[in-house]
Amino acid sequence: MSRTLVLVRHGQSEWNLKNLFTGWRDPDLTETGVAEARAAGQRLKAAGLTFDIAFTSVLSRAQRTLSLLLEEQGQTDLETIRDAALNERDYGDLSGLNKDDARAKWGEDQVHIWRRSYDVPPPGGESLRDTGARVWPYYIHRIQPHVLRGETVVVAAHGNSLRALVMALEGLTGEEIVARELATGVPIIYRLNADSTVAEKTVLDA
Ligand SMILES: O=C(O)[C@H](O)COP(=O)(O)O
Repeated sequence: MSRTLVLVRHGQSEWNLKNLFTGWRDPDLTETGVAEARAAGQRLKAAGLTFDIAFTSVLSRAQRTLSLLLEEQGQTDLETIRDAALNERDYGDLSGLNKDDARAKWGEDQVHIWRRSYDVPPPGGESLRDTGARVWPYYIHRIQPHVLRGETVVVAAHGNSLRALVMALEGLTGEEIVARELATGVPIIYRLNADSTVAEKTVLDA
């Protein structure tokens, strides 16, 4: 039985390139991001994966990554569910600010805490814990049932919404998640046991 879950962070966005906090803002992919999404689809195809259902956020960069990836897979008609529960962490007042400008204003350490800590929210935004509080229930109720019935499921989402999911799937602590970075356009494949724990993890990098 397959019980396979594939997580993919969207390809590079215009605001990733400009080094701006993005959160719930909605920039498109860059050319590099498009190429990353296509490469992810090619790698998944080469790994022999065919999907039964796809999930993504309501933000363009994740949706476009998914559709480019599915084009490479030859699965453009795949059933796709879009939900704001999978959106990027809301970066609040930092949204649209340059990350280096923010470091100059508030200091390297404070900005790192806002970006990577588990429970310190950026001003007016969501902590990773807040993000997990919407991502994890959505995973448990909407995504996991498909995986446990033996399907192969792809989730195209965002750096921090996926970090929240990875934290729960891998049982990481609030300290351990600080160092976890997810690369753009690199699929992570989890095979689950019948009891929903992770049996095997593969990172499909180049
Ligand atoms: O929202 C953003 O700015 C990015 O998608 C993720 O940014 P981060 O790596 O600064 O958390």
